[in-house]
Amino acid sequence: MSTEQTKQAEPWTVLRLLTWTTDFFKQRGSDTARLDAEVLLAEARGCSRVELYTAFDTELNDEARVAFREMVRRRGEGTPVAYLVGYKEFYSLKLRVDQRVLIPRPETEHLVIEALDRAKEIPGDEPVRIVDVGTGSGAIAIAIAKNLPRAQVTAIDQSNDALEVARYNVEQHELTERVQLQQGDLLDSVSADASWDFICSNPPYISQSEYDALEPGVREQEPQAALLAGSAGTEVIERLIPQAAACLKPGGYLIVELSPMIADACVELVKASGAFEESSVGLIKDLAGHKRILKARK
Ligand SMILES: C[S@@+](CC[C@H](N)C(=O)[O-])C[C@H]1O[C@@H](n2cnc3c(N)ncnc32)[C@H](O)[C@@H]1O
Repeated sequence: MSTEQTKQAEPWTVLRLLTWTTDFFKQRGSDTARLDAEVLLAEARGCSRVELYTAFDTELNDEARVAFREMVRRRGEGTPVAYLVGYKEFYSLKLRVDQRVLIPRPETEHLVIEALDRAKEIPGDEPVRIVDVGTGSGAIAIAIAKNLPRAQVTAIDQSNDALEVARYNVEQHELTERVQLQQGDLLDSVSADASWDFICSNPPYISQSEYDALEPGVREQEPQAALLAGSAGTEVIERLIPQAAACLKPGGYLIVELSPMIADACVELVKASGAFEESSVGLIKDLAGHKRILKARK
């Protein structure tokens, strides 16, 4: 028997599949090839990633092998792993995701941390009234509501498709009493009555040139309306600032995710609005050291 024939006769065990798939994803340019292979194989087998390590010599049944092969093919063509398995972890919460919503990013957890920290400044046990503008999968609204029992969150998106995904996630996390979903353009549908404690948002903030240069896995798979703000990148945040100023209570916070490219320009926009305490306007860096979150107190 030739070496090639011997190889083909070898059973497709978990370890062999992981090794082969990791190499395949590396050749396709994935920086997370081994992780991708493990997540997809665990999904196909209906087990956890850790369980793969005690099953290296196990062969897959036909159903799992077919499911795995299909996911590997689509991953090889650029579909993100989160869309293939249908969920993403955010702030230790499992959220359903599909092509209707942006896949929540770890950087956005800094926004949640900041909101939860600032909420500690509010005394008493009155509800803390929060808007999440551009909720997508519901990631920010759900993470805040789960970790702040007195939060009452209004989560807005202009996309009804995104709101359907958010609704599923809100129900899964049993938050229908405290997270209201509503369709709207930024804060147009929210009463501008200075009654809100927090306006939180991870809005579209990518400029056209940055968008054109995005890796295909993001540009071709994730919703354009979630990412692209306009030619400068500041367009959506610029509209949001005066609306937030009208909605927030005195002492309330605007907390917005942005890109390092537009961070300083957005600080200037907030200051120029004259609606926020100048000394409160600041930027928080993400783990990579990039200016990522803008905060301002009214
Ligand atoms: C960057 S995604 C953020 C999704 C989610 N909040 C997160 O952090 O993962 C931006 C979201 O804002 C929504 N969006 C874009 N423009 C909007 C607008 N003018 N009014 C309301 N929502 C908008 C998009 O549909 C998208 O779901």
